[in-house]
Amino acid sequence: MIVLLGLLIFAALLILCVIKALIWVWWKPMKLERQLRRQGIKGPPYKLFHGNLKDNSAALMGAQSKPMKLSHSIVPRILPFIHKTVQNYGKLCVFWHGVTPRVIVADPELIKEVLLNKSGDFYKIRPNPFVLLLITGVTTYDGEKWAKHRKIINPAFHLEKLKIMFPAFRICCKELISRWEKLVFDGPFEIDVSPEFQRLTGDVISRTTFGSNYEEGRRIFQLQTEQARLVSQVIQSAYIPGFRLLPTKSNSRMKKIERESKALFEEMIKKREKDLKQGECQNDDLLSLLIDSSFKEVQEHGNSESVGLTIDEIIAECKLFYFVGQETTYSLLVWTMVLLGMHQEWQEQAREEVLQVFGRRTEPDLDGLSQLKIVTMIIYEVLRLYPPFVMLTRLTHKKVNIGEITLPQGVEIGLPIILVHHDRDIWGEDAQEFKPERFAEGVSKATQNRISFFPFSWGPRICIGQNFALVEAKMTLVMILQHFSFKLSTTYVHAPYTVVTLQPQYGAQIILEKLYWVFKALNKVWWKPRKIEKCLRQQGMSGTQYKFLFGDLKEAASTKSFIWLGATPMMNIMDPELIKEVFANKSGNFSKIEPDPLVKLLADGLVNHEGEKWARHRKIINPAFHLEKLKLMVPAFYASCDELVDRWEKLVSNGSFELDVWPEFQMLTGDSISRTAFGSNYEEGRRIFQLQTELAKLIVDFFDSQLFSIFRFLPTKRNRRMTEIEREIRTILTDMINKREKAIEAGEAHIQDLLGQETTSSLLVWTMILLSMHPDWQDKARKEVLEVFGTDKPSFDGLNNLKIVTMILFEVLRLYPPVVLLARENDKEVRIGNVTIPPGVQLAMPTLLLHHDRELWGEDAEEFKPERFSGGVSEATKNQLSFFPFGWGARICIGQKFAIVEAKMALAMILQRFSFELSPTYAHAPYDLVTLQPQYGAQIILHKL
Ligand code: HEM
Repeated sequence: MIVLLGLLIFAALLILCVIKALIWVWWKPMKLERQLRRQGIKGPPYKLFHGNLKDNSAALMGAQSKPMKLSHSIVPRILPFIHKTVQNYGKLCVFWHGVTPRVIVADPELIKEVLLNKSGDFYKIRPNPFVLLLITGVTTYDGEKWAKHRKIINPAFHLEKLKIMFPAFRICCKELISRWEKLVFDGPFEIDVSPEFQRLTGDVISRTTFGSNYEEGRRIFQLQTEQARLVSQVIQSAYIPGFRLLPTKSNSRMKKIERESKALFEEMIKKREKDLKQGECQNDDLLSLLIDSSFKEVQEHGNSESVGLTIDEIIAECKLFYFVGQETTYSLLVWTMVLLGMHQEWQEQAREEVLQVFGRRTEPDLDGLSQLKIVTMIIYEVLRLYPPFVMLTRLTHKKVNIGEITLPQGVEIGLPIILVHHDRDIWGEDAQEFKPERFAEGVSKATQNRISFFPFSWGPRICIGQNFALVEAKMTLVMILQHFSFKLSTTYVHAPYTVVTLQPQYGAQIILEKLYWVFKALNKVWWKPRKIEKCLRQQGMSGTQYKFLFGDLKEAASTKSFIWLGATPMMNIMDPELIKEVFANKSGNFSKIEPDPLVKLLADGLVNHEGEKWARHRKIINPAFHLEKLKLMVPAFYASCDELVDRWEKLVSNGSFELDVWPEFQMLTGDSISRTAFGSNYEEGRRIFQLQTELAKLIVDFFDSQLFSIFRFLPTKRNRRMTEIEREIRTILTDMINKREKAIEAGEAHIQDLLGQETTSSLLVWTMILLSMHPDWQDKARKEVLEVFGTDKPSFDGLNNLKIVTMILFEVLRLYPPVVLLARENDKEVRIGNVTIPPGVQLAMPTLLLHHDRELWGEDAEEFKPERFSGGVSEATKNQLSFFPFGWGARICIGQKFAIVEAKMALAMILQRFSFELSPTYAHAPYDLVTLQPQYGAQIILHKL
């Protein structure tokens, strides 16, 4: 009886189960199918138990069994079954995902309704428990739990937090670049960028999640990577409930990994929580931001456990970041490389833009990245054609209406991103083509405000890491474009397929090549000038139009506010106030212009140094030019001048003599520098000047015959001689300095020699010419000198008392400044007055033009009138910066007093002994060769007094 009863119960249960199973596999699907069909949602008929899964797998296997040609029509390969279904049944259709209907919604209007739904009618489909080991956290929750997690995570992805994480991006990208640079060292190199980007994106997410504890974090993510591999192996086979509990080898390994990573996570999180409570946490990584945000939430809404996140929940979110953060950005980067490898013209355009914004060496910053228009267009077009997630899915949580139709509870919804992104009805006949120009005016214009482009989804559940991913991708791309050019390898096989995200099935083989100097040169002579020109014009400045390579070098001088020195724009600054701004700039924004390497041979040292190096050198040298040191040099000046006037006296022994005073003064100033700089070693110093003079001639000669200074490395006779001279000068100087153990570096002596010599001789020669042209001033000066010194040797104090002579020297310096133009270059964007000047513009302060400006000096600006300076320089200039023969500001000429004392000494001694006038053979032809010089010499007739 009992047995019978048992059998009956068993039979009843069996019948119940069978009925339930029938309802599950037959009655319910058929009912749902009818409901859907009645509303016009059609599709392939339901098949018992498997639905259309077998058809789907067969179509997928067929499509992915062979590679495809190099085209972007990838939908039939990625979603072959759904593609066919939509073709046959329209953009709202259904197929059977096992016993559950999956309604495919490929119409932007309906997609909008699903994604923008705020009442929580659509749930996420719960993934397979194995997948939950990898993809957990916020993306798998719904309803209140989702809202709570999203609220806590959101702040960690705000833009200002991205700024904090930015350095981590940079470090990882730099590592990639230097790895690649080694590979291409010997020439083009083929590389599969797929594992490279996996490593990069993994590194980025490890660093941004764990910050300084990145090494510890790395271990966790290594475990996660292994877990991902095991999970993807298991989910290849059909899912059997309870299978996870079986003690198979891979199941035990997965459990062990889970345990180990949980323990590591817990340890780190507890430490952070402790630090945070003690205010020691830096909050510069995702983990801290998450803990912090959760902590604040608890503080704000009472100490309830249900408000913040538990440790397990924080762990789940971090794991999610790792998985999505890596897989998605990796997919975006890999396809961007493939597509730019295929479409070289866009690669060029992107590089042009990158070089314009950042140049070749500047590391990208967040502001610069946001200026990249072409790169953004390219990234969007890659995301359109190759979206990392090809489909989004949802589940109706209750009966819900979309558009005209009503979907019953328990229906899956598929939003096939890739199908919509490739839809000809939406994107036009060229939908399968790579055309980044579609996005030239942004996403809304390209999509006409429809949801037809949604790689990051849309609505409340839009990707939280969208900005993170875009910044990371842009940064990587920029640095790659700055350093390499690349093309697809012939071994690359086009076979996009999906393993969670869209990936290249057989890798992404790219041939990398180091960017050659051609690009560098092109940037210099084409991209950069064009960009600067645009920027200046936008601010209303007039200027000549840049002409490739030569700029305005072949043209006559122009009155425009900027002109082109070859590929370099030069802005003339004519307003004393603005000049002051440039000179006074203490932040180091303006630097001296790097001279041609050849010119550096002649004049190196302090004038050409920048920043700290300049400050250090200037500090060492300054004391040597102090007034009391100058006093010590006076005997040396006197000795040199004495030699000169002695020589001249011999020449005029017959009463008068004509001579070209230009070489005379060059010799004099060279001589006195040798004496002051080298003291008793002055004969050796002289040798240096002979060598310098020979070198200067060779260099001028070189520039007459060669366009590029790089040719100086060719082994010609002249080039070899230049190198020999340079070496000899250095040897003599080093030797002398070593001997005297002076703290002056070799370069320093070198530059003071040349500049000191050239400028003072320029001042002296023009003074002689002007005093010859204006005998009244010559007489006044002589009178003063004789009053102060009689015929005695001029003393230092006496020289300081010469008022007329000083006025004359200032007026000569005004009309004939030895250095006619001072120039600066800005290495960063700067503002002067109302103008923003982009980096790379040369600013010219044309001393000569300002000194002759009628508006500043009056109608008689061109006349020689030393009386202007009778009340001193500030009175003459009305305290404006309109007189600056020695420069101004921190970098004012260090030898200013030296030059004036020397010139006064020479002039006083000449005036004591001779009167002079211009020879009729003198031809007035001032010209600028480093300093302002008389082109055909300065022929003067000397008369013995
Ligand atoms: C190119 C890169 C990326 C793409 C194309 C992308 C795409 C998406 C998409 C389509 C969704 C919505 C999924 C759905 O609704 O079913 C999503 C969600 C999400 N993404 Fe991304 N993602 C990217 C990068 C990232 C990164 C770098 C992170 C974090 C580091 C991230 C974190 C998340 C999170 C947490 C969610 C869940 C949001 C929620 O459910 O409220 N994503 N992503």
